[in-house]
Amino acid sequence: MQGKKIVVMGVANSRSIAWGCARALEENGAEVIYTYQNDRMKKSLTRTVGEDKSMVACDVADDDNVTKAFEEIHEKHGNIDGVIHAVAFADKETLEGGVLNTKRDGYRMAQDISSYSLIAVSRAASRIMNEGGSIATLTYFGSTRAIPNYNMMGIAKAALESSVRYLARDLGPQKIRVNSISAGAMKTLAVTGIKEHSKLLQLSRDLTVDGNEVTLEEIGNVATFLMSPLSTGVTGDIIYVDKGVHLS
Ligand SMILES: NC(=O)c1ccc[n+]([C@@H]2O[C@H](COP(=O)([O-])OP(=O)(O)OC[C@H]3O[C@@H](n4cnc5c(N)ncnc54)[C@H](O)[C@@H]3O)[C@@H](O)[C@H]2O)c1
Repeated sequence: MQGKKIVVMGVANSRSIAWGCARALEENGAEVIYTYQNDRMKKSLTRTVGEDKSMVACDVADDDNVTKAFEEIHEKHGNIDGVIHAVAFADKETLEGGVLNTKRDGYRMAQDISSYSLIAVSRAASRIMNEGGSIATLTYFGSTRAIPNYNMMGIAKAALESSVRYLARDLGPQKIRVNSISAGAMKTLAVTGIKEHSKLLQLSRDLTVDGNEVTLEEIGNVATFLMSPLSTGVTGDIIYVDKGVHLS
């Protein structure tokens, strides 16, 4: 990954999946450019990655913000080679209320931040991306199954996975690939918003092939593979990195 510049979006703290991706990328020689949602997140990002890293503000809920962020990245670093999109959000009421009670605003916000943002980010990133570039997002098994309490996020992930396939078609002629990693459940800040999340984590652990949940390193290694030229034949795909939970 020497000489490759990869934008990593979504490091909130040392438990973040994005942090697992960033570490693996850096260990393999890539230069990582971090984005953060707001000033509060910048503080925890700095605590996690250190002050010497390149960081750019990017709130994916706002199109201008996304455009500006990638323009700033281009000014500071020139063209990039990849993006890891590890961003999602649904408000507590929407997540906890069950799908039947989902309100229009809650639906809109979850889809906007967790799914539409990949489209906005792909558009802005592809303008400054070298040929052979790669975009990867994070999804979860609740997109194709009705996992207890995953609720609205499952619907947003289904839209996200479909977006991956269509974006892969749109960006194919530019030789940019778009994929997703379907990660096993792990305790992160985002997961604590899910009702009875410890049950979800336990259920997931019980369904792995060896009783151990997937690690940040394992997800980071697959993200690095997807950013690397080793995966040039893979696009529009969902790669499960969940220790076999999806086999059940
Ligand atoms: N933790 C799991 O079990 C699991 C499993 C599969 C997939 N995922 C997915 O992995 C991705 C990363 O989540 P995580 O579990 O590492 O949690 P996390 O809380 O560490 O990361 C979520 C990130 O989303 C960012 N974010 C939210 N709204 C944003 C906005 N408007 N603009 C910019 N950034 C925003 C947050 O700042 C945070 O950094 C998410 O897409 C999540 O759905 C998580």
